[in-house]
Amino acid sequence: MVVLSQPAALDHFSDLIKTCKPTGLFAGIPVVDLSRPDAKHRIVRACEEYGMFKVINHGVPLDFMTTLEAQALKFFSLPQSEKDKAGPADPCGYGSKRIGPNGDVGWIEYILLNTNPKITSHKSLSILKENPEIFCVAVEDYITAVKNMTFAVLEMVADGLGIEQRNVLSKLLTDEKSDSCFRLNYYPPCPELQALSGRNLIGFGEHTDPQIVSVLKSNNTSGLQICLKDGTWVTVAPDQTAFFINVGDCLQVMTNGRFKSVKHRVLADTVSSRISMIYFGGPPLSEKIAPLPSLMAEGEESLYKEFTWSEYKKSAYRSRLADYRLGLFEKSAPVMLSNSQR
Ligand SMILES: C=C1C[C@]23C[C@@]1(O)CC[C@H]2[C@@]12CC[C@H](O)[C@@](C)(C(=O)O1)[C@H]2[C@@H]3C(=O)O
Ligand SMILES: O=C(O)CCC(=O)C(=O)O
Ligand SMILES: [Fe+2]
Repeated sequence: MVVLSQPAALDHFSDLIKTCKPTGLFAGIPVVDLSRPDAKHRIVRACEEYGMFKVINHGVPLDFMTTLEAQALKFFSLPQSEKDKAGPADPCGYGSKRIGPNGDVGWIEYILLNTNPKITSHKSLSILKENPEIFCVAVEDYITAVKNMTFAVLEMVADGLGIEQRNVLSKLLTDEKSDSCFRLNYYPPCPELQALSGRNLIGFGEHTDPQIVSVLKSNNTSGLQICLKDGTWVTVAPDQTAFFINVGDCLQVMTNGRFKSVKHRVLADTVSSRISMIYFGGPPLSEKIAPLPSLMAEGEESLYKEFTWSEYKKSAYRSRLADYRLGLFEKSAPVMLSNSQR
């Protein structure tokens, strides 16, 4: 019998060490060129098949992307005692290892921010000693551009679904009360992982995002994996100039299950750090989340009980990362299973 001893650095993190089937880089994620006339149809097909797609020709200035990444790296390179001044995440603020309020952990550091009405000087952004305002401006510029791109994508979704009111989805995010947030994730490299050949270190455990859509950009380090319809996990090839757009739980409900929110996770790397920035587009807290009437066939019934975003968000914050949160709101199965039990 081979006994694999665990490196001391990982002593407190044995929950994060998993054996995940090795996967090559997956070439199947649909790529949508937003400047092409068929973009709306490709987006709808991708949301049905994968719950995720990659967008190029998105119009977000590359300069906004690289500036924010550089600022974020500067923040995550600060001494721990400095970064801790911006924490703990409750849920917003700086967090390290702990994700959410219910005991989830990951090989990760992050900053979580509310994006509405405006990111003024959030404490995490004011930590950078020289020129904290540069960090704030970088976040503002980036989010403004990403939001505009997201609004356009959601209009294409509505159009592609044949809905007359093109802003039926985007208006939930353009609303000044939209409950959206923004996350900068940093996954430090973990050289000790090399000693654990064949095993992986979980950076961010498997989950679906609760909102309408999430818009992710990362550096060139891989690690993001998605779960396909047949249950296999595949690694998404990183592309630092593109965005990956995920279907969230609310969009699954609004399409009465036609789109599925994508299950995803992040594995840490032995040598390269991964940095990602994600805009989570959520509706106003009081918004009722239900299938869009124009998408329902005659006699079709909602698969879900009616709920507001506020109710769903509260319920999400009582759940663990891997829980199947929509289970509590399905008409047929009133239980909360973990995603892997589905
Ligand atoms: C464990 C948790 C972290 C999370 C809130 C939750 O209780 C369950 C959902 C998690 C998630 C996943 C997507 C986003 O990263 C996030 C900000 C969100 O809206 O839901 C996180 C939450 C978090 O980290 O606070
Ligand atoms: O960091 C990533 O690439 C994905 C993280 C994620 O899924 C999240 O923050 O919800
Ligand atoms: Fe996520």
